[in-house]
Amino acid sequence: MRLIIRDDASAVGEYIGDYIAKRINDFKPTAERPFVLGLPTGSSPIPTYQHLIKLVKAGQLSFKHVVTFNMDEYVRLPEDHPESYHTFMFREFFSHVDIPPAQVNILNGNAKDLIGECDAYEARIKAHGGVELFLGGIGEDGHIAFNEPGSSLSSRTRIKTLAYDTILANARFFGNDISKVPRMALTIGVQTVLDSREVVVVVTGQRKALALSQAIENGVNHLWTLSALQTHPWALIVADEDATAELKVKTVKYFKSIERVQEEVEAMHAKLKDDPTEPEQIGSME
Ligand SMILES: N[C@@H]1[C@@H](O)[C@H](O)[C@@H](COP(=O)(O)O)O[C@@H]1O
Repeated sequence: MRLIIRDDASAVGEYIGDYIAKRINDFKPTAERPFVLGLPTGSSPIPTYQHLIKLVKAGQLSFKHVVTFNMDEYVRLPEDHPESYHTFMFREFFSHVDIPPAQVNILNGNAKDLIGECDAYEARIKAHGGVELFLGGIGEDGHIAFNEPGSSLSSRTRIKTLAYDTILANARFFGNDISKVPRMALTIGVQTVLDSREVVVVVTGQRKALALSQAIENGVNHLWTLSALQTHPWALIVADEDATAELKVKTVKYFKSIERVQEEVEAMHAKLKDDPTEPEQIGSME
């Protein structure tokens, strides 16, 4: 796992936006071979969405051949409710980029058969050859998607009862009225996230500091479901300085040093590539 630390939430958004854009552009997606991207809701990914929109408007990125799968959706909240994740995604992102709406996949929390809806969602991901990159956010209790503490680390898309802490945390989106926050959600499972070829998680703000330290400084634990990322071969967490408040100084220094060394290696690699007298090329470090 890699941890990248940036000064603030907007620098985190810029970093992740550029990172995703590079991955999509390098993939050279086509109609036959689209890039499959997993996406989250929440306030944390908004700077990333804003940066991606900027890149699309500048003609540096296109979502024409991108298929998306969202992480979760509330159960029995009307799709056109201002706080449904459908509304959120179109308001904050999809309406501003060139993605054909038919390529957007979001769980239907109003389906008659909710279990069938979850199973069909897993099948649809599979039919697309799996997710290339899943972008995630986390809750204050370390949940990824809506995989609340105690979720099985091998869980798949399913109905989930929300933890009281999450209901409290999300009340700010429902006029601070706890009674208006849905009690249940459909969510992809921890294993669904782990099955993606790459996972990138945005963690910003001091409210997430304890979750970040639990997820990366302690062992894999179902009480902090983000910690399952430790078992993923290609995981990246991008955090702002505030979110590192509970990390050991040693941990922060370690990850910052890794980034510095990686930059040195990449600079060396670029220099060798440009040097026609250099017979041996070192392999890519990505
Ligand atoms: N289900 C979502 C999560 O997927 C999201 O990561 C979390 C964080 O929200 P925020 O970024 O607003 O803190 O909110 C909800 O619980």
